[in-house]
Amino acid sequence: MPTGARDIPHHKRNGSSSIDDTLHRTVSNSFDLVTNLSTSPTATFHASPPGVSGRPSASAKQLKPFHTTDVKVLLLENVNQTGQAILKQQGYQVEALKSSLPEDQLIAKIADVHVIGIRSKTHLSANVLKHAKNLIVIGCFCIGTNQVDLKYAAQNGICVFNSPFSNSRSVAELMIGEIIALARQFSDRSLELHRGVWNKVSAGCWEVRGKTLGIVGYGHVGSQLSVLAESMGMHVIYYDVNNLMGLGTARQVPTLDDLLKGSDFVTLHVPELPDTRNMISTPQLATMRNGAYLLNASRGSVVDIPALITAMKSGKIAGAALDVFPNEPGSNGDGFHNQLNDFTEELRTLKNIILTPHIGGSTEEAQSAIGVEVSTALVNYVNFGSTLQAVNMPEVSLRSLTLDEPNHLRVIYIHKNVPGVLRRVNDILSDHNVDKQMTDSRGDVAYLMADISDVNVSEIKSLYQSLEDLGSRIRTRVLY
Ligand SMILES: NC(=O)C1=CN([C@@H]2O[C@H](COP(=O)(O)OP(=O)(O)OC[C@H]3O[C@@H](n4cnc5c(N)ncnc54)[C@H](O)[C@@H]3O)[C@@H](O)[C@H]2O)C=CC1
Ligand SMILES: O=C(O)C(=O)COP(=O)(O)O
Repeated sequence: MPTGARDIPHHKRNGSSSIDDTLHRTVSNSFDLVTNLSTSPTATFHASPPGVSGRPSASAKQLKPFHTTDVKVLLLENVNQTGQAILKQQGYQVEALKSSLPEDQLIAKIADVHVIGIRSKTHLSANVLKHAKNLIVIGCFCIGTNQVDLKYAAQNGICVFNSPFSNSRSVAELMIGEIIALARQFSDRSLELHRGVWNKVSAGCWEVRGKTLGIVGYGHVGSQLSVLAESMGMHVIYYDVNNLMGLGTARQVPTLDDLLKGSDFVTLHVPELPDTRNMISTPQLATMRNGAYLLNASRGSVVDIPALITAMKSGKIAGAALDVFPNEPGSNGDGFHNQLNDFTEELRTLKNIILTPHIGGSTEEAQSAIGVEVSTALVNYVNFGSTLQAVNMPEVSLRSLTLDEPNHLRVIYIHKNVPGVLRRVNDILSDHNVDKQMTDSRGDVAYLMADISDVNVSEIKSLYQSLEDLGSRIRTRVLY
């Protein structure tokens, strides 16, 4: 039995799914390595439970016990049960809410959590994050990370994870449905019949076969959509800031204008960036073909909605599908109707416009996969310091500690990327056996992970303090 295994609850030793197995194997191999989440210079340390690691137990004054059961997690926006279960299995204290929170409530709630999980509606600005004194990691249970101030987070030692593609297929399938629905004025006919009006028409209704789909942003969603559209006999062109290989016979065009001029349907799949704000406005709508269709499932800021309303009223644009909006409501209910934006009323009265409440990624398959992916990344970060797949930190990981490394300690040192830090850190570590070490930088932040052995429990506090005292320090964590 590995050291510490007697502390592992029975269900952790007998996980049934393969993902659980992997996670639990890792945890059980190093279960005596619990997390020190302390972030302040007066940090306290966790001593392994007496008799588990074989180390002497520490005095309560010197070392404050800190277990995975001390880890506080706040999940907002109805994170899927799969994700919640993984975090709860670790023993973390999980509070899960169905909606996002207004800023004042978010600030109050975020103050003492170590982990926060959000989706696209929760804005983790610098102003919010500066109140998050214990926060070490953010999980975006979605693709987009525009709602988080990634730079501020990195500079304050807060790692951010997302799920880069688990809902891409769901978005692409929704787009296919909407392309056909727009071409056939499907939503208008359905609404009419709901009101008892039989209105059988063919004027202005088209097959999609042989029509050209223009995809703006040929990433995970755009490229999936490309394959699906071609299989229905559509021609596909795409525009992307990067030079990307087209799938099937899809062809990249050099400019956005080329795409707009050449497409019957234009779909938007770019991230929210300064460059993509109002990417489709009056001049771009004017460049589109007469009677073309516009679909936006990226972010609300990408389309200038008043300009779209004007273009639709004039007949220039024959139909539109909007899944995303500026200032989306934070919870289900009549928030869209009550939105302060004047345009919602006008949008609701237009013909052949499909309005959906940001459901592109909202399928059982996508949410379940995202739950597993992001929660697993969070556990690997909290318990083992691994930043693999992080969106704002360098990717650093080491294999799990083994019994060959007696009295071991995993040191995580997040620091400013300035010259001379490694030498100073290694001076501090050099009293011990450094079994393995990895370091990498991303912009002005660097991440060092070192496994050291032959560490006496009485030395841990001073080792920690020495690292904290370096001027380059952003955050020190000691896992053991
Ligand atoms: N409606 C929904 O429920 C969902 C919305 N989304 C949104 O869709 C966006 C795209 O998702 P993915 O395809 O997974 O992202 P991705 O990162 O895989 O692809 C985005 C593509 O856009 C390109 N791009 C960036 N700036 C551009 C510009 N100015 N002009 C042209 N191309 C540009 C990139 O080079 C990249 O190829 C996400 O950032 C997110 O905001 C994603 C999933 C679900
Ligand atoms: O994955 C994304 O970026 C999305 O836009 C989906 O967001 P949601 O998880 O539905 O809030």
